[in-house]
Amino acid sequence: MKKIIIGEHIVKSFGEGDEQRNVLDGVSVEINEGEFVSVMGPSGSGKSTLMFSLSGTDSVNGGKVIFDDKDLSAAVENELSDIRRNKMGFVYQQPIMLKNLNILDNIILPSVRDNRKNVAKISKKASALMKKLGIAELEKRDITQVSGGQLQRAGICRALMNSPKIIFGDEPTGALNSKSAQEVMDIFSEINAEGTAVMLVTHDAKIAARTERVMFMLDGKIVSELKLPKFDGTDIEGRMEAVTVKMREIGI
Ligand SMILES: Nc1ncnc2c1ncn2[C@@H]1O[C@H](COP(=O)(O)OP(=O)(O)OP(=O)(O)O)[C@@H](O)[C@H]1O
Repeated sequence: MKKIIIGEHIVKSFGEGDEQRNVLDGVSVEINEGEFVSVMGPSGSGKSTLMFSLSGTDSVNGGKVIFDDKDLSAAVENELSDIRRNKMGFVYQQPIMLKNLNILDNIILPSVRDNRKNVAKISKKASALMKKLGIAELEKRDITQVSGGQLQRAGICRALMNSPKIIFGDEPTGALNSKSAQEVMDIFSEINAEGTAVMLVTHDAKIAARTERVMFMLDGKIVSELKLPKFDGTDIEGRMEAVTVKMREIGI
């Protein structure tokens, strides 16, 4: 299986001099193409920093990150932003969208900015994605006229516009009620089934239980992993139990 990401002995520190602290303390991690993984761990253990380092959003202080055969640690900012734009998708707890644009225009904005000539084609793709994610009727709505779950679906549409190889989700269901959260997870499962790798950071065992590999972080290190079969819609209780047993074992 080809690796989409190889992180080797990643060190990331913040602060200067005596204040300097390793937030990632020699983390090695590999993610396969098309894999669905999650990262759990206490607040401050370094989960988001790991995601930012693996996506080249943050530079690292030691070790290296290979993304799709390219050494990100040796790439210049232009190359990094090209890779992030064309091969990665990002979903956050709440999508950052502009109030003066409707949902469709928010979704197409990053793509149109890169390619002003192809607005019609880009809009068509966005409409198709909105339909697929069940929000086709919301194209012309303001961002204040939709629910949190619908807004998050729009955020996922935006992240999918360039057909990325991987979607990074930092607490993508953190602001949603449990029904909307599970619906958003259904979307991630569908995207993943079509071959896109997905990496989620989450505090929620029920979310992690839907992925096929859960990495557990503690104090800047991955201290354990749990492998699960690909989720087929069944036995969520058993999978959650496996995640919580592991959390208890590690003491998180
Ligand atoms: N830009 C920064 N400057 C200084 N310290 C930072 C910076 N970003 C993160 N940190 C620190 O690094 C540590 C890890 O942060 P990170 O956000 O990766 O943790 P996390 O596990 O994702 O936490 P949470 O679950 O609360 O989101 C924290 O102590 C945080 O304060």
